[in-house]
This record gives sequence, C-alpha cells and structure tokens, in this order.
Amino acid sequence: MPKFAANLSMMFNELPFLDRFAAARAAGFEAVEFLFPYEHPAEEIAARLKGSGLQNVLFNAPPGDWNAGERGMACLPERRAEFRDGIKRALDYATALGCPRLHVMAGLAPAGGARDTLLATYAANLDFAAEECAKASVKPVIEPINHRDIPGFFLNTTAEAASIIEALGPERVGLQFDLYHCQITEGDVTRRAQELLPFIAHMQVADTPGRNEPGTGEVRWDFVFDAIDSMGYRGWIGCEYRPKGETLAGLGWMQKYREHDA
Ligand SMILES: O=C(O)C(=O)[C@@H](O)CO
Ligand SMILES: [Mg+2]
Repeated sequence: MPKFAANLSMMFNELPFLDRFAAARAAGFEAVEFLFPYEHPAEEIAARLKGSGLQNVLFNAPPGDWNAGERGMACLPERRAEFRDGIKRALDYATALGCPRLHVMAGLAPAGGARDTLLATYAANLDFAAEECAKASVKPVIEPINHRDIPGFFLNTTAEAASIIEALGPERVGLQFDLYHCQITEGDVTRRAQELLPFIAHMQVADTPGRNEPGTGEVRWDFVFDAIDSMGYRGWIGCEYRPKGETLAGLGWMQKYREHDA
C-alpha cells in the first residue's frame, strides 16, 4: 500500500506553518515533509512533530536566497563554502527532527557557465554532502525539476540524475523521484519508476499540468500507484501539490488507500 506524507509547505496553507502539523495528523497523515524549516527553531518543530505523533521524512537544505530566485547552489563553483555551511545547518535540523532524507537542490545554471565545471562542482558538493549526511544517518537526495516550474534549473532529467548517483554510489546519494516533474519532462512515469527503483529514496506527487491533487489532471493515478506498489517501492510519497481549494476537501483521492489500510 503506498504511504503518503503531507507536504506542509504546499498543503494546509489555510493555517500558519506550525499549526499545519496537527491538521495533517487530524487528516490521517502519519508523516510530513516541507521545504525549509529554518524560520523556526528546530526544537519548536520537533515539539510539533512529537505532539502530533508525526514523523518528518524530508526537507530541503538551505537554497540560497529563495526570494531573490535562487534555487539551491550545489552546482555553483563560487558558492562552495556557503553550500558546506548549509549542509551542516540542515543536518543540525535533521538530527533534531529525526529526519532521514535531505533534498539538496542543484541550483540554476548560470548563463554562460561551462557545463563541465558546473557538473564537477555538483559532484564534489554532493560527495561532501554524502560524507556529512552519513555521519548523521541521513541520505541526501537529488531531484530533476522541469524547466517550466524552474527555468534554468541545472538538473532536469532522471537520466542525468541516475548517472550522477551511479558515480557517487546509490547507497550514499538517492533520487527524489517527483512524478509531477517526470510527467512534464519525460512522461512514461511508471516505466521510469521501475527503471529507477534502485536509486529512488523518496517520491513526490502532484497531478499535471496544474500541480494540484491527484485526480485533477491528466494522469491515471490509480494505475500509477498500483504499479509503484507492485514493483516493491515501500518508501514515502510526498503530496507536494497545491490543493485546488481547501486542503481537506481535496483529500478524497486518498480515501481508498486509507480504507485498504484498515
Ligand atoms: O519543487 C519541487 O518539486 C521540490 O521538491 C522542491 O523541494 C524544490 O522546489
Ligand atoms: Mg518535488
């Protein structure tokens, strides 16, 4: 049975961030993910997790100046020191929150930047992240992102991600397989999931093209989730979608997975 985690950066936006934990638990979730915890003390988030009986299964390393458009810095040669500091900061949070996965965003490829240099920086930074994460029993994950949502993002395809992971060692760095991005960039999502299964350490989902709940767009999710389950994926699937209306009203698609569980 697929296991779904609520993405608290996108879901339950009717509430302030810290109140979304209890709301997710009341809606039946047992796990949550979010983009960035850094505006809140780790102890405060840990208390919300404990108080709601939730586990935190994923969050992101500091991305640089998000409001200025930055989307990570792992591929940026001149940001290596900042990248390293960010990984250490993220691991302090991961330790406090008991979180097993850390999403390390590649960043935007600078105009005119030589791809070989960016790739070498990306690999070296991920190697550093893998070393540090291993000490904290955390697995860093990388995610190919479509060019429509983040134009210029350095990592776009699952093939690129797989070749980087293969070089670094799939036991050290995993794939964050976001079916929404894959459907936009590549399609063929169940075949991709099957081929990439040995690399996948976390999944995320939203329907396409609107990035809303499963069932609001073009994909037949019953088929996809059954296929993912049958192929033996037992990790978390983060609900990284923007609810079309109120979060709770849009959770009908999950009902059959809960009823099956009972
Ligand atoms: O956008 C996504 O997809 C993510 O998973 C985020 O972590 C990065 O924007
Ligand atoms: Mg994602």
